[in-house]
Amino acid sequence: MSTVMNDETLPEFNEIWQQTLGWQPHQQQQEQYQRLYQEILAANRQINLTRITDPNEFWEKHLWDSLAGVIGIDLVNPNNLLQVIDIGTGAGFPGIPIAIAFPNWQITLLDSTRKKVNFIDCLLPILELKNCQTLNGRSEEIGQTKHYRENYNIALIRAVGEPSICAEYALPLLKIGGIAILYRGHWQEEETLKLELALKQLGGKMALIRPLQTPLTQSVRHFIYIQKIVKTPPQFPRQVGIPKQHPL
Ligand SMILES: C[S@@+](CC[C@H](N)C(=O)[O-])C[C@H]1O[C@@H](n2cnc3c(N)ncnc32)[C@H](O)[C@@H]1O
Repeated sequence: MSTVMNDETLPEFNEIWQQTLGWQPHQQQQEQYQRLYQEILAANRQINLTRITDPNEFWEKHLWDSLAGVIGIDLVNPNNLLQVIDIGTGAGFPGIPIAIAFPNWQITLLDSTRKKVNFIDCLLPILELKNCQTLNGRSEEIGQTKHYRENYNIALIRAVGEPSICAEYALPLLKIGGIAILYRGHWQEEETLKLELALKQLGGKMALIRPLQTPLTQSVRHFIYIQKIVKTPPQFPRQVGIPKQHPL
């Protein structure tokens, strides 16, 4: 059966996947990405999930960008069985594209907004994604809950706040040796210095700063990898709202 191309059809861009990340989705994964796109477009008519709706933009900003944070770096071995948390996942980014790519990772999709979590709860069975679970709550509270604290190998965090706020949300949730991945746009040397001061208090160290250019629009991206080296002191994360009001 031939595929009808319309404005709800995602490009496959297999060559670009290969050239930039040395990876490409197989047929079933392509279908899951296509379905994800359609479900988000449909739900976006009812609730505000994303302003990115153009197929090429969706591919670059939601799919490629999500995967670019975890593919091709020695710090993350895709073959390992990993416990992953996506903090402030929104409509499921970067967690859902990563869960589709790596079915042996267990991914918790955390967001404080109930209606976004409800959307993802409906989406997961449609995508037949069995390696994801949702969690509705504030990372400040989740990070102080025994069941979740120090439970994860990887914490993903995109478009949630300043780097030191992201670090305060992410580090308490990681096991020692675990990696927090901050998805950022432009990145200045001063941000590294400021983040390093916060990391001293949180038990982490900068492991890698990886600059990348997006393949379609040549936009600047930086992926910041933080390794947890010692336990995070129990006072972190601070109470709800405090990390944002008074960043470390
Ligand atoms: C700008 S959206 C980014 C969504 C997604 N990560 C992305 O890149 O498309 C920020 C999301 O973080 C969530 N959020 C903000 N602060 C949070 C917190 N302290 N704990 C959990 N979720 C939070 C919001 O509800 C929102 O869905």
